[in-house]
Amino acid sequence: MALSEIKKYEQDGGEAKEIAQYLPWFPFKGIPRFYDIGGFLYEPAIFQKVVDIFVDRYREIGIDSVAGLDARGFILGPPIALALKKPFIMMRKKGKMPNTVSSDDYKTEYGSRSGLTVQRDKITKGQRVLIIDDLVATGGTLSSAISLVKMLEGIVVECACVVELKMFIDPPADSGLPSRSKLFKDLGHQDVPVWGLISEDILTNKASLPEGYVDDGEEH
Ligand SMILES: O=P(O)(O)OC[C@H]1O[C@H](OP(=O)(O)OP(=O)(O)O)[C@H](O)[C@@H]1O
Ligand SMILES: Nc1ncnc2[nH]cnc12
Repeated sequence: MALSEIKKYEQDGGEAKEIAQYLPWFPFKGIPRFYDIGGFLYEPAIFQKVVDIFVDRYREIGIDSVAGLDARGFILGPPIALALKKPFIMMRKKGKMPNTVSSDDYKTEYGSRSGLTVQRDKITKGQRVLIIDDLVATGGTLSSAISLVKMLEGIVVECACVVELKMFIDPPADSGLPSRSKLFKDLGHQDVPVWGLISEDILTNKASLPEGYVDDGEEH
């Protein structure tokens, strides 16, 4: 089955709305809305539902491996890879693994990172790789992951995320927001599909924070 034929699990559909209730946001790392997957990871039935949706989506389309992005893609990727009975590949931040290729430096919604890496023997020419992460915002992180697959002559079947922040896809020029579409185009990734189950439109669960809460998020 081709990706274009997959009709189930539309973005912000019924399942997405249920899961969104367990994905709180709060000010963190200097941004007003940090979306915390720790909410649904704590609920086994909801965590299972998330995994099942991704497994269902990719069971029929022929993938060779699942690549998860450091760090939150390391939580979601392995159960999906195991259910699909496919190898799991770590894409780690720099300096953590031997025998790697590295992407260029990249930016996220709230920070700068000095490259993602993958072990060079984990992807071979023509292999079809599914990239998994928790959330796509500016697309900086996904772009680096796509570059790694391309460096090793693999093919990215899709980048799949639980949350897709649509505000970054193609923001108005006067918004000051980085554009994911422009970044992908500049890097030659415009044909790589990105899919997110939940957008910010239905992420309405503002966390109730304790009195005196301070943003103690750190750059890493
Ligand atoms: O689309 P972008 O603007 O690149 O942002 C999305 C990325 O930012 C977060 O990762 P982070 O680098 O903060 O790593 P962490 O999972 O270790 O917190 C998130 O888990 C995504 O990987
Ligand atoms: N708004 C956000 N919430 C959680 N993780 C993120 N990574 C980049 N932007 C994010």
